[in-house]
Amino acid sequence: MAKIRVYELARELNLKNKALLEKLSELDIVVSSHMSSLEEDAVNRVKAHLRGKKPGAVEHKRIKPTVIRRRKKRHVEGKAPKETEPATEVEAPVEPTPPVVDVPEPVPETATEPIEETAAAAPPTPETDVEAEPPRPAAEEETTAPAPEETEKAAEMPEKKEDAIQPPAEASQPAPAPEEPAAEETPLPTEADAVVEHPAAEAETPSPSLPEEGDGADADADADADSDQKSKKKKKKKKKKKEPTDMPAKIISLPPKVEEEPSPPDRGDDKSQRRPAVSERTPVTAGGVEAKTPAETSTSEEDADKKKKKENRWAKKKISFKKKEVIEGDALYSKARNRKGKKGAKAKSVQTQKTQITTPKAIKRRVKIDETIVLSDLAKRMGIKANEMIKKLMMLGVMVTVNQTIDFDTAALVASEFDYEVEKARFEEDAVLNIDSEDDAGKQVGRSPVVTIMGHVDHGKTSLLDVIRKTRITEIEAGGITQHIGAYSVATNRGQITFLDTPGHEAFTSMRARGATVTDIVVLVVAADDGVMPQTVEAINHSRAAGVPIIVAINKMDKAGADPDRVMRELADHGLMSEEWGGDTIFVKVSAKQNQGIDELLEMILLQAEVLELTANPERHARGYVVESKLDSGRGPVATVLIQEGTLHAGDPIVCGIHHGKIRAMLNDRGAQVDEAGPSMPVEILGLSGVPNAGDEMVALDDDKSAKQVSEHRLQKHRSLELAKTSRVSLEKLFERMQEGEVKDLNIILKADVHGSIEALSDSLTKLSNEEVTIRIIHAATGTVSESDISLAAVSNAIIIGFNVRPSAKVQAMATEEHVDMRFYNIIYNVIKDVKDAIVGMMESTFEERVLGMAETREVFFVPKVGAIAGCYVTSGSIKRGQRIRLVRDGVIIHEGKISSLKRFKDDAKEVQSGYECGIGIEGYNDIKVGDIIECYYLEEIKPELR
Ligand SMILES: Nc1nc2c(ncn2[C@@H]2O[C@H](COP(=O)(O)OP(=O)(O)OP(=O)(O)O)[C@@H](O)[C@H]2O)c(=O)[nH]1
Repeated sequence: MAKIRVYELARELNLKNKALLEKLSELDIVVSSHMSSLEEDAVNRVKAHLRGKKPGAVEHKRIKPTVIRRRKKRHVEGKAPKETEPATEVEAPVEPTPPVVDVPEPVPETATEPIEETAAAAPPTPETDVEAEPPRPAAEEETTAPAPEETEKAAEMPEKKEDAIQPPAEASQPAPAPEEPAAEETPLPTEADAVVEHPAAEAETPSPSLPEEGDGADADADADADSDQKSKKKKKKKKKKKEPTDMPAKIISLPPKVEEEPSPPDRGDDKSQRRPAVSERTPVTAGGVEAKTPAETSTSEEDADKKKKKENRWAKKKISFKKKEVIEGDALYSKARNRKGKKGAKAKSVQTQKTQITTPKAIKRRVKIDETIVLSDLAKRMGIKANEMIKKLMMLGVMVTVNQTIDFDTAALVASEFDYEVEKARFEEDAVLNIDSEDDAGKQVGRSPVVTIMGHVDHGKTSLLDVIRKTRITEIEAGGITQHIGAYSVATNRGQITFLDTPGHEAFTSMRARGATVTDIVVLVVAADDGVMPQTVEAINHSRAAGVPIIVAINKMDKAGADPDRVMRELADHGLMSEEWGGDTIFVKVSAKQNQGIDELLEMILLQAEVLELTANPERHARGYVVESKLDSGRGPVATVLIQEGTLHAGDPIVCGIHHGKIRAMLNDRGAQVDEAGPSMPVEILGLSGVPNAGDEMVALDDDKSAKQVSEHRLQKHRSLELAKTSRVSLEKLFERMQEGEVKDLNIILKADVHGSIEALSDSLTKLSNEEVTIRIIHAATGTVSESDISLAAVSNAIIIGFNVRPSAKVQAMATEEHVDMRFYNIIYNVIKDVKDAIVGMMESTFEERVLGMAETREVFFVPKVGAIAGCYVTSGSIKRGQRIRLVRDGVIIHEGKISSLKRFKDDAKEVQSGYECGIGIEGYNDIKVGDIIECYYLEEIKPELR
């Protein structure tokens, strides 16, 4: 055994250092201080001494640095001298004589306090029976020892328990059987706990052992040997006393006291008034306080009061918690709705923020649209995000932006993807226009025929009409070609005939076709000296397609080479058999120049009209077609209208295409103002809101409002269609274009004096499109070139073609500034010629290879910093510096490149002819070998030609 210091021994023996030092001095063991070391024999002597004097000393065992387990070793004989062991009440009855008896405490082994209590209560008699029993080994104690925490608690508990529960009477009670104390003590801990929780009860309860337990234990050997340990205990005690309210849970667990007690009369405060309510809620735990002493009861009353208050607080808290729970979630909204004033409004606003996506009813999933609709508009009407719709359309292969227009079919397709139906919303235009509602029965009267003159170029159409009208229109036409449709009324002896003068040029095919639709009879002019020509055949076809009867006028009969039979023969080949030859087609031989056969022609026309029984109701609202329109600088939009039905009056509200207006003035074909125009009468009308297109229908209405309504609807539709035209680019088309490569477009803006010219020019120009160049008329309108046209041309890289119009100085300056190509013409042929040239210029040239000559490598030189030089002999043609070469080895092309250097001896040469030697350097290539053939060639540019 090693040396041990005094203080360590003191601790081991549970003695104070001072006491041990005194003992040591008694035993004549010299030590200087508590830090001095003791030899083993000295220690044994001390222990023997102490054992002899105090054999029942407490056994100390340090379990943890802060916990020491103390077990009393009781001795059977002799009684514990109280005066020697006042430190702990538990030790009071312990006999100072060995051996130690542990047997009477079988049950409380789990905790130290029952052992001690039992020991305290145990009478000396039974102890004698177990005297022979050996002391419990330390190991056993350790094994049966509670957990460190419990031990720690146990170390503290005895003092409190005994403070609280050991009244003086209890000590005098007869000792129970060894088992009984355990049984009796079982309920005690709870009660003790309960009392311990209340410092008041603790204070009031008389505790005989308190004085012994106090600081007066300094002299006792079994008192706290370690002062630190004691101070810690004290601190803990104080702490416990200070914070009784920190354990509300335990207080709540003891409601019986509260419930059992009636509210004391001396406590009439508000809080005590609430007691019954609270106590009612906790009746279960009654009965636990009967055994309590009056002191305990009084303390428990106070405690109960406090508990009540706490319970009230808890109750309030619970209520508040409940309230919080109630106003959560959906209940919040339902509750908020019931509230009035601000809160309700606030809650309502909160509710509105919570958007819920709902599926509309089937009836509401039906959208009415026109022919076309802007995507954003459709999305809005369906309540779907435009982006979603665009995505869906992309998946369907339609590329469209939010502001673009989609047609009805596309709209129906995309709407079906979102479970919507699309219906065509028909604006009841017909109902507004009243076209079919008017009763024509009995009001039909005969009307004059509308005749269109058709024929090949220069066969004399205008001349013939001129003769008929007795005017000379040909003289004022630029270039001698009729540029637009004219409508003229001719009065004959047998009635009026209306003539539409349609030019015979190919460019006016579409206009002729339009003319035929409003035509009753076609007069086909064929020059007697020229016979049937391509446009003649085309005119026949158009007439037939329209179901219009044809009267053939064989013109230029005065000419020497006139051969009417040939014309008749050729026409018979095209299905027009003359009456002379047994057919049903009327042939009239005329001479416009000499005014021959004109009357007969007019007679035949009227005869044909009679056969057709042309009638119309002049009493209804006027309806007709625009045959010509223009923007007159002085009069505004002017339209030549051929009335087909009804009578048009000055001042009538009308709709004409997308425009509307009120007839401000009406002029007949000779420029005279008229107040009304009946069926088959051509008139120029003024007062429209814009220039209508040739072929547009004109309808007179009852009021301006209806006219405006129809016009606006048509305008909207027109815009949508225009947008749809540009926006309908599908993925497939895009892919096609990508595969095709770059598509060149020649954008043209057409401005002309009259609409007819625009149509003719558009038709001719677009026909010039070929595989490489596409002609696009991006804008065409009547009137002069405006500033907006320049802007449009600038942004779309277009050229402007003006026909029979001139720009203002301002527009000219703007065009120069914007570098816009602006050209003006008055002859269609020139326009077409220029555009053809432009197309040719835009078409890519092709290149053809032309071989210049060949040279054979006979030697290879390597020049520093230059590379390989082929010493060659030019075998054919010539070799030119800077030209392209092809290096051929054994018939295989090894390299293609350019000549970097060409020398004759040491001089640079531009060209080396055949039969001469030269040195050839190839750009970026050195792997030249003897025997290689150098083929020199160039690429010749082949300019494109428009076929
Ligand atoms: N000898 C002779 N010449 C005629 C006759 N009719 C027309 N011409 C001439 O033929 C030429 C063409 O006449 P137009 O009336 O301009 O022919 P068009 O069919 O109107 O021609 P486009 O307007 O270009 O379609 C003119 O030089 C006329 O003088 C005729 O009966 N006899």
